[in-house]
Amino acid sequence: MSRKSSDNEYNLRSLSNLMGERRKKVNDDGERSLIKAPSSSSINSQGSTAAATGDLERAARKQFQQDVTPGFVYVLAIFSALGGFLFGYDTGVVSGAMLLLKKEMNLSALWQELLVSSTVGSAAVSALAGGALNGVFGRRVCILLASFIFSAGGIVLSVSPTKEILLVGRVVVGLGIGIASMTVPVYIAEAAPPQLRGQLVTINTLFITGGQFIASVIDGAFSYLPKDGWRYMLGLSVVPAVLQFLGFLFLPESPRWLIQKGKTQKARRVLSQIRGNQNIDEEYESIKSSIDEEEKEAGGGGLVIWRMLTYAPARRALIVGCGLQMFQQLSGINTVMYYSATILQMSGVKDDKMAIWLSAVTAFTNFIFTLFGVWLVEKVGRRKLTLGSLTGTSLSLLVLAIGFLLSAQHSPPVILHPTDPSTPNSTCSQYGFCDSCMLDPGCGFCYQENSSSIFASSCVPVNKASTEEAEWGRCSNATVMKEGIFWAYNYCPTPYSWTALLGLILYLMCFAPGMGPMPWTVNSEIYPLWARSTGNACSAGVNWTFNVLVSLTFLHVAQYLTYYGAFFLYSGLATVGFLFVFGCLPETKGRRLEEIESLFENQLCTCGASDSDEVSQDYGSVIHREENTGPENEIAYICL
Ligand SMILES: O[C@H]1[C@H](O)[C@@H](O)[C@H](O)[C@@H](O)[C@H]1O
Repeated sequence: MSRKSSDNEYNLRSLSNLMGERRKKVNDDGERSLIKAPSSSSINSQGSTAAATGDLERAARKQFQQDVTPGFVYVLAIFSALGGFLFGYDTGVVSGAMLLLKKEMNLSALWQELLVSSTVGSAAVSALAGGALNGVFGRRVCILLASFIFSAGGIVLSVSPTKEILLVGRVVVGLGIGIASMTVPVYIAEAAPPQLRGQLVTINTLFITGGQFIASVIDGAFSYLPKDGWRYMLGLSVVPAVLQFLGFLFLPESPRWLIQKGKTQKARRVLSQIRGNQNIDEEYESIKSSIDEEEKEAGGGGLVIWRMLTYAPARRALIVGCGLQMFQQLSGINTVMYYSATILQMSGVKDDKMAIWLSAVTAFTNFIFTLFGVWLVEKVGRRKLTLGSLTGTSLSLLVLAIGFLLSAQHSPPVILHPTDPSTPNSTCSQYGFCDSCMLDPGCGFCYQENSSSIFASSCVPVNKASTEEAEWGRCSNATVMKEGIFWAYNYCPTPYSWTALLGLILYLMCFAPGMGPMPWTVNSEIYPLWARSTGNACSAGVNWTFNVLVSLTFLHVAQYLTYYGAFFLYSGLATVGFLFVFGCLPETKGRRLEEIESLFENQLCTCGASDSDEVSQDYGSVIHREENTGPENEIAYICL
């Protein structure tokens, strides 16, 4: 045997022993045995063996994770994430349902807007209220409440005889979404072991985007029903809601919440149930002493939000958490999710059904790429994932903007300028190009097309009862549209429609693994326990408020700034988001929840990358940071 291979074998054996010892220590002492990490010089001296031992280390780590992670925590995460699924389903399903509803119930534009945004608006209110509910009744009761509300809302929606009752149903469903959106990530984070926390919380966002995707498929499928298709679309959410309710009757309360409420015996029982047959003494003691410590540091009584604002680390965490949620929405995700069919039409996709199915493709892209987020979050960490995602998001928004700019520059001219006495005040006939005609909600572009060119085009008023036809003339219902005559409402025929589809797909590929899930994941872990419910309530409230703002203003912003202007704006906002994250978001990967507060002890915007980055990459296992250990405040890394 050559010297090199025998060296390697020796190293493999010693590593395997080391991992074996670590495992043994875990089994003897409980999950969080503390072992000092090697210094960086010893890391370097072992560097040459790193490649050879990489596989073994990975295998040992995997084995180790299996040892310390009983399946129960996955069951718990999946049942909780059904709340995310309902969040995604109920926000996603409405666009397809609206296409049918507006015809069957003869809804005005105002009613359509009300039915879409009432859910998001009531989610904002209930997310804020969810903070107090979580603090008083606990995570489990809040999730049970949310699934009960989802079921009730689904039933109201599916049997609704009038638009007013529909509105009530949409508000009720929103109340459920708000509570679920702030509770589920916290519950999962509090139950998960540190090395899996990011992944398990990110699964919740995977379920959100999964819900949006399933909703778009259900929309597509039921859009072929001649009547009442919307009742199935809106009502089907009852199934996962009832499933979650039943599941949670058997799932436990968060052990951290129980400790905080002084229910220590119960907390111990729950912790051992979640951790399987491991010894939980050390984890229990450490959570308990950190909670007592935190409470002392932040000062006892008073309103939690006030204590947060006056206690610097909690205040900084709140700024980071709310900022992340704000930039998530300002990057324009929901203009893309709620309006993808419209955006595709605006970019020139003619057929209605085609646009619905293409928007299912965009929802699918969002879902699949969130899966990458689940995979990457514990590998590259929250910070790098968010920064990478924001860079791509901002660039792909530029692609979208440039696509729309090209379409606008090559917008076909309006050739005919007919007028009709039935619409004397219409401004439509004044427009010289399709682009400006399309931006006026009262007008549409009517044109003739042969294989190579557009001719005999006009800009005419839209039929107020149905945007699918003109008020009068060649493109109205009155005259049967002849072969080769087209009605374009909200879009212009253009050879550049592919750039919009490309931009949308690129955008979702970049947004979904990072900016989609990370704001939820990071928020579930950055607050100390006494501030966790309130912190998550505030940041979820910010998310929903900006969601309403951005999605409600999108069509108006597009009208004032044009579509390319709107996407340039979102791209700029994503860039500002990048700077914010670069300056303010520390890495939380691998740390216990109770240690994360220390990351916010520094001045905000100087925290930058985490001290643990290097070590956590080299050792990949759980890294802990001990508080000041030496006279020079040197930081000691401790890993399992
Ligand atoms: O994280 C989610 C996800 O990215 C969804 O696709 C989006 O609709 C939500 O607004 C967002 O909070």
